[in-house]
Amino acid sequence: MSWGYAENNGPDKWADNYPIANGPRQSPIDIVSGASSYDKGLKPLKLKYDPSTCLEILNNGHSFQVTFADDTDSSTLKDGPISGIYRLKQFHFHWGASDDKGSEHTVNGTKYPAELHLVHWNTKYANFGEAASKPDGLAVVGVFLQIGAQNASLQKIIDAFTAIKAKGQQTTFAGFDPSSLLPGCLDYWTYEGSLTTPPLLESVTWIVCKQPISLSADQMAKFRSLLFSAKGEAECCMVDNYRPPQPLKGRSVRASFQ
Ligand SMILES: CCCCCCc1ccc(S(N)(=O)=O)cc1
Ligand SMILES: [Zn+2]
Repeated sequence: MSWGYAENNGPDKWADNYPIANGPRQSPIDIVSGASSYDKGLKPLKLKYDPSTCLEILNNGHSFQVTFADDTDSSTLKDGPISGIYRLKQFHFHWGASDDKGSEHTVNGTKYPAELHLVHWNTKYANFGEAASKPDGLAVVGVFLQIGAQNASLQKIIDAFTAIKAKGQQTTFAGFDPSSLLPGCLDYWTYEGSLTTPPLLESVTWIVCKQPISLSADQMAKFRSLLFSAKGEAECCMVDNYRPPQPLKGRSVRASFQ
């Protein structure tokens, strides 16, 4: 049986097949703002995304993701806490069955209804898979979602949901600009962590934005209409696809802001 988020294959069971689940730099974490230290050496994030690199949107049975062409330096992340050039590979989300939960990172114990992850890999390595096995291989920008105003940019993604309702479905998705999903203020916390799903590799420099973006309650409800299950299987709503916070194990969390 493969991993998931149910009672029998969820986060509490992942260590059975992925012992790194109990490793020293696991993600997500609870960000205790008062315990984070301002680092004036941290640079502003430099995100440059080219909408023409946007390829497709797919339901992979754990979340939905939008994938990008990463054969050139057209869509990249630079500066911030990282050195070198990291290329955007994909973005995806995690969310809850109700608005009181769903994010992976929490802030002073507060859960947001959803969290966006923009996944980038270090171009000092040959490709994403190679980079995913290196301690400085990946950089993921996390953005919290809160219920509020309707989000026109997210609506373009939501409009594609009927085509990817079930696990394994995908469709072309062109010309989307991920910059349109970023908050106005790019203040962030950063720490060394891991992938938040199996294989839970400890290769991620996490960059979590302080300011959330908004979407309407109706838009959030549409996320919950996606399915973990494949066409023809008993329908299982794609909700609560988040891992809870993991032990900090002595790690420090730095802030780019005072
Ligand atoms: C060698 C294959 C590794 C595939 C890893 C795919 C993956 C990407 C990002 C995240 S997340 N939630 O930490 O952003 C989890 C998993
Ligand atoms: Zn994620």
